[in-house]
Formats: sequence, C-alpha cells, structure tokens
Amino acid sequence: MKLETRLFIADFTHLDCAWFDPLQGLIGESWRVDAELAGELADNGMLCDFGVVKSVLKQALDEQIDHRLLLNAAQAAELHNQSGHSTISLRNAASEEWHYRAPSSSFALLDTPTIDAGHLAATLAAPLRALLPDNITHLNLTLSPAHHQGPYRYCHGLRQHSGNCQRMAHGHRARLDIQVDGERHHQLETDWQQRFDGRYIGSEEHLSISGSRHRYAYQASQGAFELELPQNRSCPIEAEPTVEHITAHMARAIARQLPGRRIECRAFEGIGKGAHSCAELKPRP
Ligand SMILES: Nc1nc2c(c(=O)[nH]1)N=C([C@H](O)[C@H](O)COP(=O)(O)OP(=O)(O)OP(=O)(O)O)CN2
Repeated sequence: MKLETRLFIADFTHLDCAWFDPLQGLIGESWRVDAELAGELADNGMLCDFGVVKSVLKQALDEQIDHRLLLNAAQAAELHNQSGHSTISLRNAASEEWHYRAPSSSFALLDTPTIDAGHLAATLAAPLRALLPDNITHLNLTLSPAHHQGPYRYCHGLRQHSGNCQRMAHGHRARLDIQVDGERHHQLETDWQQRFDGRYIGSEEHLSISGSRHRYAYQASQGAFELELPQNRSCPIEAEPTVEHITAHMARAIARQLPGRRIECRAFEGIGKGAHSCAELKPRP
C-alpha cells in the first residue's frame, strides 16, 4: 500500500507588508499564512512537532518579510545602499513618483517577477523548508489576503513604536464598519475606504509640503525614515497614525459633518485586530 501523511497548520502567522503596484503605487497588504508539510514520520510518530514548525516558520517570516517593503527583482535592482540605509525611487503607470529612504532592514529583495501571494509563497518555500528537520521533504505555503481581498490597503509608520511598525513602508489591508445612530452607513464606509485606499496615512507632525508633493520624515530607534510621494496619495492626520488615532480621526470628522448623531467607527488593522471610536457633536442650543 502507498501511504502518505501530511501535516497542515492553518493561519500560523500574519504578514503586514507593503509593495509597489506598478498601476496603483505604494500599497499595504495583510496576508494570513498556512503551511502544509510532507516527509517521513520521525520515531515519535510525528512529521514535526506543531510547536517547532510554527515557531521556526513564524520567526523566519517575521525577520525576512513582515513589516518590510517587498521589492521584485527589477525594483530591487534600483535600490541604492549607503551606510546602512537604502533609497529607492518608484514610478507607477501614471508617472507618479515615490521616493523612500529607510534603514536597509526595511526592505525585502525577492527574486520574483512580480509581488503577489503566489510568487511570494513559491519563492519562500524552499529556504523555509531548509530550516526544518531533514525528514521534512516538502513545504507548501499559502498566503491569503485579509478580508477576502476587500476593501482598502494603506501604509503607515509609527515613529514611537519600538519594533518594526516604525517602518514607514509597511501597511495593512483593512476594512471598517461605520454606524450612525446604531445603523450601518454603507455610503460613509465606501467614502472612507476610498479615502484611505492606496494612501500613506501619516502624522501632520512629520509632514512638509512642497507644491504637489508630500514629504514625511522622522528619526526612530532603527534609523532615519523619509517618504516623499504625490499629495493625492497621502492622507495626513493630526496624530501618530495608530489604528486608534485613525478611527478617532474618522469618528471626529463624521461627527462634525452630522451634528447631533452618534457616530461609531470600527476599523481593522490587518487581521483580527483594530480599534473602535465613538463621537457625537452636541448641537448648539
Ligand atoms: N494599540 C496598537 N498597537 C499597535 C498598533 C496600533 O495601531 N495600535 N500598530 C502596530 C503596527 O502597525 C503593526 O503593523 C501591527 O503589528 P502586528 O502584526 O500586530 O505585530 P506582530 O508582528 O507582533 O503580530 P503578528 O501576530 O506576528 O502578526 C503595532 N501595535
């Protein structure tokens, strides 16, 4: 009898990254990751302990991919490195231009023609399998976008974050729920999703404006970050662009637009986490 036994681990980690879409420009993305392994069972009756697989694969993906700007082979060739920092200029099909300068650890250089879930999974499988015990002969990875490819993708950098969220070119695929007096308001949801989609959401504190260009710059614990982009791809808010401040920004703006109504905004930041803000502007007596 021919018998093969495979091991699967669904949703063992999430990736929150950014990549440059030649049509749209700089966008954030969130993927959930599943793994399937094949090989010879070890003497303990396991292909490999779930705990070992999860921690080895998650650590490698966290170090090599998560919170980085993913560059395909052609884009990677445009990267200039100097003294621990790297700079890239990228142009979309409409000739709009982005310049990004950041510590070199903020980039992932991938030997793929395009950046998408399929190419990324295929290119990562062999080096990640090599980190697992020798009896594992096959590793398949599946990356699935958050929210069923739904509604908006943005980038942001959190200067005050001590970890990798301080990197400007990282982002998320997100969705939001907006309620007015307890009722879902689909038009407002569509308006705000369109306002954020394909944007860098940044703090006004780090912004300088020159004509139709926006430039965000800050010094964080990993080094200096700088992103210059077309004004129509930038969405400045009044504070550090945490998901708490993003939902508060929306709730306040809608409450001003609809005085006397109770506004509730709930936004995801990637997969399974987010924030919720409520606001109401009392009408003047
Ligand atoms: N309270 C908040 N905490 C964090 C925020 C935030 O807005 N409010 N934001 C971030 C980062 O933007 C980050 O991109 C999210 O990181 P996350 O994926 O949660 O980080 P981990 O890598 O630790 O989680 P995984 O489960 O490994 O994906 C951070 N915190």
